[in-house]
Amino acid sequence: MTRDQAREKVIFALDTGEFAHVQYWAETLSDKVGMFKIGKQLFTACGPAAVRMIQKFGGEVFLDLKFHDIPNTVAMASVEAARMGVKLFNLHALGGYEMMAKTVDALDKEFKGGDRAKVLAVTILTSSTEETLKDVGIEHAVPDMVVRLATLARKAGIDGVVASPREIPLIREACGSDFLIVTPGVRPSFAALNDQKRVMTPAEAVNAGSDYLVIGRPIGDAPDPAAAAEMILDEIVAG
Ligand SMILES: O=c1ccn([C@@H]2O[C@H](COP(=O)(O)O)[C@@H](O)[C@H]2O)c(=O)[nH]1
Repeated sequence: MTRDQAREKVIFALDTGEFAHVQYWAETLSDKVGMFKIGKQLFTACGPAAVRMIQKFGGEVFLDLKFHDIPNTVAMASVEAARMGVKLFNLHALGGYEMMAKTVDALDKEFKGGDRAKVLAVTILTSSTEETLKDVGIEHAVPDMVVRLATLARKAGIDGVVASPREIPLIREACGSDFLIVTPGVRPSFAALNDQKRVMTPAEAVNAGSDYLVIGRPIGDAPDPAAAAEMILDEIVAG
């Protein structure tokens, strides 16, 4: 894999509450990552202005708000997300089939089959384990739940999933090669696990078939973030 191909796969999780940081990260990492992820912290603090700031620097955005509500609310919020011109956004597969299918239907009506944001379904969070699931009354193994939710999302017309890289082979087998798999829970050899539980290294995730790797703190908390991003690209290219 070339360095450019590796760069295209890396999504930086821009987890900050400060609008001033957005421009800093866009300038520092634009030539080192392929996309910027705006999640709950930054969107709650700064709203669509954060999306526009990344776009002003020519960056693509993954809007990670993980919608989970009644079908109509999620479908309407999804249309608003897609209108911002983001490349990816997501909802929770645990919201169910009707919520996902209604969202796809609303997007198709709004964009009339034209180019639009890809919608992803979050399966089981990469910070979760079997114990986390048991605590909320789910008695299934994590990989079984991930495949079950990915299959449901595919049936509803969703474009792909968010999952741990560990589950890629099972998702590919169930959902095929044209289904996007976006993987947080990626930890390069030099980084701490933090609250992530189901992890792989960047090279392992790419070799397993991840379309995009989401990486936040290993870059953002590093003493030299640009150098950390370069080390991650080295690891992928060598991998
Ligand atoms: O299952 C999931 C879904 C989303 N995330 C998000 O990805 C990043 C990961 O950041 P790190 O600092 O690399 O751990 C973060 O914004 C999460 O909200 C996830 O980790 N797992």
